[in-house]
Amino acid sequence: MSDSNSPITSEIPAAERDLWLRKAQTLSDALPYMCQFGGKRVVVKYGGHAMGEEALALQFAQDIVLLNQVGIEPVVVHGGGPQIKKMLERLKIQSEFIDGLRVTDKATVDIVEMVLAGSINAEIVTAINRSGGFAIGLSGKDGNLIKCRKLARTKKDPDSSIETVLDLGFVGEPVEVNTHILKHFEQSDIIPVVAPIGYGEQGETFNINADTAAGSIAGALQAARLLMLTDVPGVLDKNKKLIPDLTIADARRLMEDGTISGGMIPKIETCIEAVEGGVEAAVIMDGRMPHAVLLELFTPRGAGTLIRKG
Ligand SMILES: Nc1ncnc2c1ncn2[C@@H]1O[C@H](COP(=O)(O)OP(=O)(O)O)[C@@H](O)[C@H]1O
Ligand SMILES: CC(=O)N[C@@H](CCC(=O)OP(=O)(O)O)C(=O)O
Repeated sequence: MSDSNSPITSEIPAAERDLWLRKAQTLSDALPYMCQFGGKRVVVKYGGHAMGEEALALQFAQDIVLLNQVGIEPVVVHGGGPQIKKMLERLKIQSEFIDGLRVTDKATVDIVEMVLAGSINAEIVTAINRSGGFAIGLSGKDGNLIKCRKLARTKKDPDSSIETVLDLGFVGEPVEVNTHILKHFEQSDIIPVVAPIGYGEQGETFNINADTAAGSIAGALQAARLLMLTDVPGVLDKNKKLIPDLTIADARRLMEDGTISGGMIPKIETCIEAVEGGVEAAVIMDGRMPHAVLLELFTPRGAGTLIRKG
């Protein structure tokens, strides 16, 4: 393959030629993975913390376009927690969290929808389109994509065992994902970018945790992968070392012994639910790493923690 005496390569300085050949080899090495995922659906959850500087956001967008170009069906579901926080602070609206979920009153849900379905969604769509793709922005209201009911949470008092119902306001729990609109874009160059906003029976607007929304969409699409882009390398063990693979049973054990805590718990629960619901595997990975999505899908080592059934 690397005939250094060929008329094309003999003219080129050796270092440059080796670099070209390495690039060509990298592309060639990706071929089996492109064949593996070609025609399959990959849902990418792009978290608010993973949306770093502009250069990184453009790189993410290019990676998504590349997936589409090689025949994979990517669906981007984005978050925006830090961006909502900033806007609420600017408007002097207080916000509190229960179990990692934002308590969402009417004024807050209007802001959440504006930030998620408005500015962030448009930014991601623009980045993908600047990278040569054809992205289309949707919220869970479009095409009846995500029907919700009000999320019911209870809290048990450890002393009295009395359960109290917590009111999180307009926080939605997906009850039905209608994939009609997403399937409509398959086998085309159109890339759906979904904001985690849902609709209710009475026409209400619901704020959905973005991990939950991505998991529900991945399950409904029976995706080959659910990629959760966050701001840690993946699931870390007690010594802060990355765990590359987990079965559902392993993940449950790590939650029980406290290795997995805080914001990682709902993430893992979403992955478990998605995998139990028919998604081949879910991956928790660092979205701030350049080309994280390509590394995960097109290299033998992958990029983060891969969770599969057993
Ligand atoms: N075992 C673990 N491995 C990695 N992260 C963990 C673990 N246990 C708890 N965490 C916490 O989970 C956080 C990721 O969840 P979260 O902040 O909700 O992410 P996002 O905002 O991207 O949805 C990490 O920043 C880390 O503090
Ligand atoms: C109910 C609920 O908490 N909704 C989230 C939606 C955004 C989100 O989940 O964004 P990240 O993925 O960036 O955290 C919120 O209001 O912050």
